[in-house]
Amino acid sequence: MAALGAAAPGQVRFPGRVGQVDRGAATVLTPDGELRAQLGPRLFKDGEPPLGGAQLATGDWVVVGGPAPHLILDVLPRRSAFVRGTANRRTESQIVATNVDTVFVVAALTGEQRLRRIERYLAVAWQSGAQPVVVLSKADLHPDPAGAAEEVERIALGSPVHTVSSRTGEGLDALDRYVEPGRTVALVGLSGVGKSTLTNRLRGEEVLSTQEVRSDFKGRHTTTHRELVPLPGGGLLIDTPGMRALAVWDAEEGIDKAFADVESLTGACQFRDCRHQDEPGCAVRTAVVTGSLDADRLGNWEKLRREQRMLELRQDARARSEDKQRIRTRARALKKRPHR
Ligand SMILES: Nc1nc2c(ncn2[C@@H]2O[C@H](COP(=O)(O)OP(=O)(O)OP(=O)(O)O)[C@@H](O)[C@H]2O)c(=O)[nH]1
Ligand SMILES: [Zn+2]
Repeated sequence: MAALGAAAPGQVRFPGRVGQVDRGAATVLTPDGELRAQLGPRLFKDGEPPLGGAQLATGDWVVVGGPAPHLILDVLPRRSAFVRGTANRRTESQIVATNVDTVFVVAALTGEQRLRRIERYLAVAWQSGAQPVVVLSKADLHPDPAGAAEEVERIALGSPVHTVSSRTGEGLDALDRYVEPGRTVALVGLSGVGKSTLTNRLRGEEVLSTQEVRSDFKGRHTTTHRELVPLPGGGLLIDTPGMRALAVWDAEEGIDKAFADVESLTGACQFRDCRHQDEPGCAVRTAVVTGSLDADRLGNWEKLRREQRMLELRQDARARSEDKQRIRTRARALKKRPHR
């Protein structure tokens, strides 16, 4: 931080972690508690480091200048970032959480299509740069959690897999190591898998029934919501609406990592441009036939890659139409020029 230059007399600089981000300001968690800070001039510069034109996000480490009114002077490089498409055009992205160490990929043991959903979320998790940990929830409702976990381990390719029950408390101790001081966790998973209930457990709150503490029509907690939640073990939990609604979006490398087994098979195909359909000498198809690769897993890999290609095409189309728009605007401006 010395590189930031000497502070003006009477000014102090200290580190903080961004919680909620609003337009032009943010809540920052500092060693002395939470405060509000305005975005400093440096953060408004488009397309330049440290933000590369992107907005400040929950989880960012920042340098705050004070005393009040506090200013966010700088943002430290991000170790990991979760990105999602914005609702409108599906070609724009938004950073929803940064500097997450561990991401709990939560899936209910009662859920259908469990393996395929976990594969999807593992791709998102790997893409972010955070370490994924699979948390199989609602173990109390499953006759054989250990057996189910083994099945998941085969597709998790080395990522830890835990079975827990927020109702009975079973298995929760094993999650402690991920929320030690200085570590940040976040949860992803479909609605209803038990993320809120697990979050309450991690916060050390007794969970009676999630329904009982909910009262608004959406079923959300009505207690004041925090994006950055300090946990009793010393770690931090990032809990934002953006994280909750996370879906696969621009995750090419994440898909490669989540399907490293399939990816390595493709290297053994006879043809370099093998589409793994009916080409001779296809190592991927052979693996399915011999039973070393599950056909559903392969199907999911193909599906995710198709989605990725569609997204890239849409992004290209958007870039082209923006170019066209620029040319048109310029042409119009030229036409309007008075003749001499
Ligand atoms: N039996 C059992 N039920 C659970 C467990 N964890 C959560 N539930 C129930 O599952 C339902 C959904 O749990 P939530 O914690 O609200 O799920 P969520 O993932 O936060 O859902 P969204 O907020 O919609 O994303 C609630 O009725 C919980 O009481 C568990 O370990 N065992
Ligand atoms: Zn092939």
